[in-house]
Amino acid sequence: MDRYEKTLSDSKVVADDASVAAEVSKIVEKSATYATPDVYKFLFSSIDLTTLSTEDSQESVAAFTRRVNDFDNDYPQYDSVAAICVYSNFAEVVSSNLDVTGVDVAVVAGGFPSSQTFTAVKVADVALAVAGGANEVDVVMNLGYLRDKNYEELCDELIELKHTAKDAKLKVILETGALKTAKAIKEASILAMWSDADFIKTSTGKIYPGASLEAAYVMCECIKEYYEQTGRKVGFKAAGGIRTTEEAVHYYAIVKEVLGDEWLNRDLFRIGASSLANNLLSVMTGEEQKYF
Ligand SMILES: O=C[C@H](O)COP(=O)(O)O
Repeated sequence: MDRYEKTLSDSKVVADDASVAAEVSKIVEKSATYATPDVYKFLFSSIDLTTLSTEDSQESVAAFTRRVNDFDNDYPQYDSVAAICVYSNFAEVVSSNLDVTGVDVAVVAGGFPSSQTFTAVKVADVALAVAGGANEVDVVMNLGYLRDKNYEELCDELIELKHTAKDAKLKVILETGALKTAKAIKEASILAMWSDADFIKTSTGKIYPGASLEAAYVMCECIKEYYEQTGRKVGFKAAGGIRTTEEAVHYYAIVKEVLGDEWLNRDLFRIGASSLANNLLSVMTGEEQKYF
């Protein structure tokens, strides 16, 4: 048994699908109590405002970034989004147009969204994005290695990407919709964290299904166990298909119930979304918004 197999077999996180579904139902039942104005504002400030379109361009990404600058002037009463998230080749466009402090420059990199390319290409992509101003880098775990139980190579690659990202946060995407079972999601979560991930993230938004509450529950349980073992707090990012305020509150409830208030800040909790911000802003302002 190698060291990663031992780490996986030592975990006490419950990962049978029926138990996970039952725990999630209990949390969802009480989640309406969290649907308050303060929670909506917090959720808005936890968004990685995302554009990942084949048609993104220098001009469109610059305009997307300027909208975040405008928001700061138009809505000084609200905290802005946590980050702008774009393809790696646009890191410099965002960083050179962003005037707001406290909003991070996030990119998806490293063979996104499949992770099917050479490690050297992934490393170069991450390095170029960081040189362009990215301070957060979202990469997809190599699920081929996971499938073959090739844990050493899987982890070595992620460790190299974190080393390349330097001080930039590394968010490791598990693509939980492809993993399907709680057991596989648990394994991917643990391996990502032992590979120095700063965050573990559910999905790319490029396959169906995207994020699920069940995946979020398992991931948060793994984060909790890892914290108890190491004292290091790893963040949680829900992403992929999250559009409604109700869905966002459900993810908030999972994090609150499993990890507690210590995780409810933008350093440890994010929602990556291309279509959630306007819905939250509509609830916050009491009128329909198409701001972003
Ligand atoms: O990382 C963020 C996701 O790609 C966003 O997915 P979405 O477009 O389904 O909201």
